[in-house]
Amino acid sequence: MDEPTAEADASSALAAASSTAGDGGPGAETAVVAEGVRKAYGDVVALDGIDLDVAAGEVFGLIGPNGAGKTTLVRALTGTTEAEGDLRVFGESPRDVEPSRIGLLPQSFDPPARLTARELVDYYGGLYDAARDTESVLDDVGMADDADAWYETLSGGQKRRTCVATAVVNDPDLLFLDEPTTGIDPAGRRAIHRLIERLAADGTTVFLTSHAMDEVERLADRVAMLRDGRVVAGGAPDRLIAEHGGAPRLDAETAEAATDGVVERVAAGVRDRLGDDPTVAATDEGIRVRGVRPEAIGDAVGALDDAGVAFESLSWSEPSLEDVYLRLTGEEYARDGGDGAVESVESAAAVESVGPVATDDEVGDR
Ligand SMILES: Nc1ncnc2c1ncn2[C@@H]1O[C@H](COP(=O)(O)OP(=O)(O)OP(=O)(O)O)[C@@H](O)[C@H]1O
Repeated sequence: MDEPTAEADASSALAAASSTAGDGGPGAETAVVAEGVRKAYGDVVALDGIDLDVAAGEVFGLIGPNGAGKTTLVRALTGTTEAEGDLRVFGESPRDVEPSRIGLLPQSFDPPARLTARELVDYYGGLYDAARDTESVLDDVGMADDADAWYETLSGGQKRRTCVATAVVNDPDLLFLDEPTTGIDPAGRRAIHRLIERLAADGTTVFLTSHAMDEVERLADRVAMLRDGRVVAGGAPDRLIAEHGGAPRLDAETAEAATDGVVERVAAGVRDRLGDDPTVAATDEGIRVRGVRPEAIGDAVGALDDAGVAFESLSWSEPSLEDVYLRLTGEEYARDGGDGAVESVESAAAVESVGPVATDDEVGDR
């Protein structure tokens, strides 16, 4: 019997989880289905066989490095670019869906500059038979006080907030947000997050693309991670973190880069105190000890002290979606604490053979 492929695993993970996400369950409407979606620009393959589905009412996060294909997928799903394969939105081809059901905040959006924020929201609302009240939409994105300024005079973050307002003014059933909080200050980000949570609570399906992993971890019911136009991992953030986030870590920031000798001394001290499980690695900022539970922090610090490491700060953290991202994109590198040999914890090549660390229904390569 053939082994199940990792591709099938990633697809089934996304499919299985969607049936229980949001307002899902048997009979729930599916908002988005993509099967075998492919798109090439000349020799550049932007999408290389995407399979995913999004349940109505779900917040679905799409993550991946620059150039992974996220914007191309959003454009294909909103009918703003053609792609091969099967794409359905509320059961229809993207270009046939009733426009009032869809909200779109593209990655790049240049509305008329000589209109005020209020006039812009009014204008976009006027394109629909029914639209939300302009003032409440401006309030939702934190633009009520700056609503009379011309768009061209707004700051980058204020412009982005205004663009978010134009995307939600028609009270869409399905909202595509391609990097909604880029350039927005922390207060503005919180306002956008609250808006997304409120919309989701009211049943709006949200398809969120973002490089802010904390944002996706907080908001998304499920996540798909793209790399080179393929889904390389998918599932609920908690499960992805449990599978791929690694162990909790203690980071000691040092003034000077840690040498191999220092790392080896710390590793030996950690081994003596805490056994073989924790790993020690040099990082750009200093030294990282992975696998340290809160109650063992004192022992790890003892190992750092004994090795003569003068650290400027210490921080301990649980694994997060950012760790998953860094590991699966091959952007996290570490040194083996045992023999000091430099190795990649999860190199880009390892993503191609993600099978050994994948569960049957969570993750796979494609
Ligand atoms: N109009 C286009 N013409 C040619 N190539 C394109 C075009 N749009 C995208 N590409 C290429 O397709 C690939 C995927 O691009 P895409 O914009 O979808 O990635 P992304 O994941 O959204 O990246 P980012 O995180 O930087 O926004 C990239 O190699 C990009 O250069």
